Amino acid sequence: VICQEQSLEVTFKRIVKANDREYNEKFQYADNRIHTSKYNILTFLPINLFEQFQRVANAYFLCLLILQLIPEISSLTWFTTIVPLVLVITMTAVKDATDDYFRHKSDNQVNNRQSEVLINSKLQNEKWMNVKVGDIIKLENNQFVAADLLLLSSSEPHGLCYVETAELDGETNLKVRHALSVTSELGADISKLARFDGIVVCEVPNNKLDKFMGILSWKDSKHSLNNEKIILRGCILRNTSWCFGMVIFAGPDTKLMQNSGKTKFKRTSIDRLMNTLVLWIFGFLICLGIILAIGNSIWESQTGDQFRTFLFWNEGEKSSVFSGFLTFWSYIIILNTVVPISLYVSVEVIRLGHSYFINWDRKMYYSRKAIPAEARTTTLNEELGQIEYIFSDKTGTLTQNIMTFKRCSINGRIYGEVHDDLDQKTEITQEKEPVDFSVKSQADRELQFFDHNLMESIKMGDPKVHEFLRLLALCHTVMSEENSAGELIYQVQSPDEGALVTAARNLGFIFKSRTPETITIEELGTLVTYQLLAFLDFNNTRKRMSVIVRNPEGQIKLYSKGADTILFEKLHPSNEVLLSLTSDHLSEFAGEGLRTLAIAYRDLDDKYFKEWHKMLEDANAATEERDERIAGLYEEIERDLMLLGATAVEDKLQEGVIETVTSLSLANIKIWVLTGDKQETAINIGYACNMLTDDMNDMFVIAGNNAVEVREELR
Ligand SMILES: Nc1ncnc2c1ncn2[C@@H]1O[C@H](COP(=O)(O)OP(=O)(O)OP(=O)(O)O)[C@@H](O)[C@H]1O
Ligand SMILES: [Mg+2]
Repeated sequence: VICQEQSLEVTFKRIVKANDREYNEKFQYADNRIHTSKYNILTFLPINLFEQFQRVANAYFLCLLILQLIPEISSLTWFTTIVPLVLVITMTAVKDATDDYFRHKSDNQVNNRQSEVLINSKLQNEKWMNVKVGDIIKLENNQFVAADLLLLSSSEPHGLCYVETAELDGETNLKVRHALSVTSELGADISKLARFDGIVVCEVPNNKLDKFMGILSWKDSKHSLNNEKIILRGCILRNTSWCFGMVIFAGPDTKLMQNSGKTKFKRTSIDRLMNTLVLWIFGFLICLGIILAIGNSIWESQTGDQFRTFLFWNEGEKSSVFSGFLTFWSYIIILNTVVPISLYVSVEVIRLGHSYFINWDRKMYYSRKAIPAEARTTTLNEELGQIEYIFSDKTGTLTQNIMTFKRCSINGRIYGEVHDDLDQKTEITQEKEPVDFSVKSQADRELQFFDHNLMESIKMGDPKVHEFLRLLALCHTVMSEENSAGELIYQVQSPDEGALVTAARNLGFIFKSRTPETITIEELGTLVTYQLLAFLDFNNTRKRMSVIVRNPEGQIKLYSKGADTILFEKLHPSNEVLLSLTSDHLSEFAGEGLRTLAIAYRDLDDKYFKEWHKMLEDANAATEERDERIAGLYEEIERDLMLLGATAVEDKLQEGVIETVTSLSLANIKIWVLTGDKQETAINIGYACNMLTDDMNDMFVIAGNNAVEVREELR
């Protein structure tokens, strides 16, 4: 209903008008205040007591206490039970209260952080908690982002800005966000920003960090919004002196908060064992009570009568059955010590002690960064000794995530191998002389390359080699910057791409700069600007990325790089011979554990491209099945490719990985590693780090694309 009123024919649920608090308030969107604390002063006692008595031990003591209060069956005074119980309860309550007090404090600290908000056409300092959906706020370099924002403009050219997302996804490399070109023109002009009255219609709050769909309507035109235009709460602005953004989700609606679910109370297997044992013992106690009560009844009815003259029955206690009933409860109290309820407390104390031993362990101290081991929880530590499986990531965990360009295969010829005088492949040794890139003052000094043939082919002007390097310089997501000394610095989002662009740079194809519409590279000394017509981005199902550019001669080219398994299926049939050569090379590279990518291009004609581009624009503006339609169009243009060759990049193993893996497998721990790499590469890394060994002779590959196929193959 709301959407129709706005005459926006969409199914999205959230409408935000920039700079219009009154309008946005109608929808009662959450504001930017957060609450992570559980209690407040008034409700603390009842809620905390309720929680505490859910614990078996406390509930058990409470039952005993109630029994003690009944004079007919009590054998001890009630305070022998109440004193320890109250002690335990108060101690836990104090601990919970202090924990929560710190949560309150940190909430307050976050809620009271300052940010600059555009209110009444002026930039005003406002607390985070008072920021509302639809507000425009200004961020400065190295500041935390206060809410989920739509990026409007920034200090960098073309409305770019860099963010660090370590708090959200743990990745430390910077990510780039682009503002729409229509909004980036607003710049830092406060009066223009205050007059900005765009309307964003978008999805409802959700916890997907890498997806956003929405539409901005402004000045009678509509612009589609995606994840690229959004900066999330929890990110830090980097390398950007300022930027302006409009709040789309605030406080509990932000993706960061949507992701922090309730922490579950975790139980270890010892806890579970203890619980069953205690239940059995409790059952035993009840049986004991019943037997003794029956005994009492029998004795009372047969012999008890004779003692009545000096052991009077109490008032109301007239039958032997009733006497048995009371005796049952008395015995429950008297024999309560058979239930090892104090075991729970002892185990807690032991765990606390363990956690100190973990913190003090010198063998787990990383001296280079002065980081000791830290037991973050005291409830799970015995579980450490019972680990059966380890799930690990490959890149960055087993390996260093520092990529260096090693080899390439161009047009069926391998470059990067070193041959001795007899033309045999040899190891690269100290005596070998690396290729001298230093003729080019702009080269990256760290990269070494030992094959002089490649430089020769470049100098000879081999067109395929040139095209290959041009592709490496054009088809990527790297950003360039000049530092104060005038050196070219690359900002990379993926280290693989960094390695490839750096290699091209050292070999004379220097990526210089990019704008949303152009890419400028220096080709062997001459500056060439390519028009960027389309950018077909990478994702892990596509496993490839492409750019479509128009070169100064006016030809349109599609340059593509990606996983060989995918790219080889998209080649033009005329590539057959080159394909088989390149596959051999790829297997060779992968056999050495190198990460490989296949490289291909396609010449496009103007008319075909125009038609395709029109369809892409339509798909982009669509609100339904947008992703599917775009994926289909990408599929459509990325075919009939001409193969150029392949690249091989090395990512070394981290220090100590081999020893660690070996000791883990000695302890019979099974290790699972996740990777998107080529299968051969992954297997090779597996051998290199001792995860796979030669005596595992029946290795088998399961290659299914969905649960059913995998189950089928596992049979
Ligand atoms: N920037 C890129 N451009 C083109 N293709 C790429 C790019 N990055 C990766 N690929 C290809 O896509 C495949 C899957 O990559 P993805 O990044 O999803 O793997 P991953 O899970 O990160 O694996 P790993 O942990 O080994 O890096 C890779 O094997 C590679 O062939
Ligand atoms: Mg990757």
